[in-house]
Amino acid sequence: MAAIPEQTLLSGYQVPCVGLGTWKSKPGEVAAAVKTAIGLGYRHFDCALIYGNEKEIGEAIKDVIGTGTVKREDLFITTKLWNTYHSKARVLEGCKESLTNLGLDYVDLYLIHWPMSMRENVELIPAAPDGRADIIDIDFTETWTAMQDLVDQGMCRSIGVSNFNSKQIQRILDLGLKHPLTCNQIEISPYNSNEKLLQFCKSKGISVVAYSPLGSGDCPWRKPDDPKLLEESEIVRIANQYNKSPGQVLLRWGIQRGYIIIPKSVSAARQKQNFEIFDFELKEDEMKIIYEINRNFRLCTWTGAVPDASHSPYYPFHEEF
Ligand SMILES: NC(=O)C1=CN([C@@H]2O[C@H](COP(=O)(O)OP(=O)(O)OC[C@H]3O[C@@H](n4cnc5c(N)ncnc54)[C@H](OP(=O)(O)O)[C@@H]3O)[C@@H](O)[C@H]2O)C=CC1
Ligand SMILES: O=C1CO[C@H](CO)[C@@H](O)[C@@H]1O
Repeated sequence: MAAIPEQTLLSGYQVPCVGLGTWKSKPGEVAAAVKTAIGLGYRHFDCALIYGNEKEIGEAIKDVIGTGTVKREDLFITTKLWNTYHSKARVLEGCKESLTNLGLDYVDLYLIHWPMSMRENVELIPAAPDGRADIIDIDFTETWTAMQDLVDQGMCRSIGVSNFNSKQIQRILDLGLKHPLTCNQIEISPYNSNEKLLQFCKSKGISVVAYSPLGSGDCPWRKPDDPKLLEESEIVRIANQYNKSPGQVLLRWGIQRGYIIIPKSVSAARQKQNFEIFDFELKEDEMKIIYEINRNFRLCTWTGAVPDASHSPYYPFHEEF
């Protein structure tokens, strides 16, 4: 079996290839989920200011560190700068807010959550009078420059982006970087294989982190007739062959493609499953069959059920990749 390392390097730091997603993990359940995950061996946690649960996650981490089970340096914690914090002063504010919530001196990775900027100092998802998102024109290169200062100040060990297309990444690279752009966190599942962007990032030495790798069954803006990845017949068939669950096949497909995955679960049994994907290997023809499920389907689009943000000059999904 080809060895897939359980850890990979991200800007010189070891990062576990399977992290725990925390979006939609409610205050009241997320602390238990984080503690259970650490007990199962998870050391990588994906957070964001917008998820509204950083405080509980921080308390759970503090408790576990207090028991001596893990040390801070054993953990890889990511969080993200929200769209209403893109101006220079607000970048510092946003990072401080997340660090306070998490009770940490630094995060391992800090990401610009989206390239679009939204009106500052109002709601987190501000709507304009026409009902669309209240977009403002702060160029993400300004935001990036301020992100670099956070590394200098020791508030984050590495910085990156999320939901950026290849041209947007190239614009940042063309600035000449003081600190590397280590990561692009993007939606990847067999429904949206994102092959071209994945290859582009790899060619630039940028790690890719896949969000919604299981198809985000609990995504709040999923429509009733949206396809259900975990029920795809080929996924179920392959899973049965290996005596694995459909979720494990989806995640294994991801790590065999060479990126980091951050499945979310608040269930101990499913967290355990999602971690047990290093003891089987999908054959080339099975990888291909799964590729063929691709239909360029995204859930996080900023269109439809959420205030539309596709009029932003920095909206990433007008480009092919
Ligand atoms: N940068 C960005 O813009 C975004 C980042 N993210 C990040 O990525 C993470 C993961 O993506 P997310 O959208 O949550 O979706 P996922 O694809 O991780 O799916 C989560 C859903 O799958 C269920 N589930 C978990 N494991 C299994 C399993 N083995 N079998 C069957 N069902 C399972 C969960 O339920 P249960 O909890 O009950 O187990 C939940 O309903 C987020 O939590 C967040 O941290 C997500 C979206 C956007
Ligand atoms: O990470 C994510 C999940 O939640 C956000 C909104 O509530 C999304 O915009 C974002 O991409």
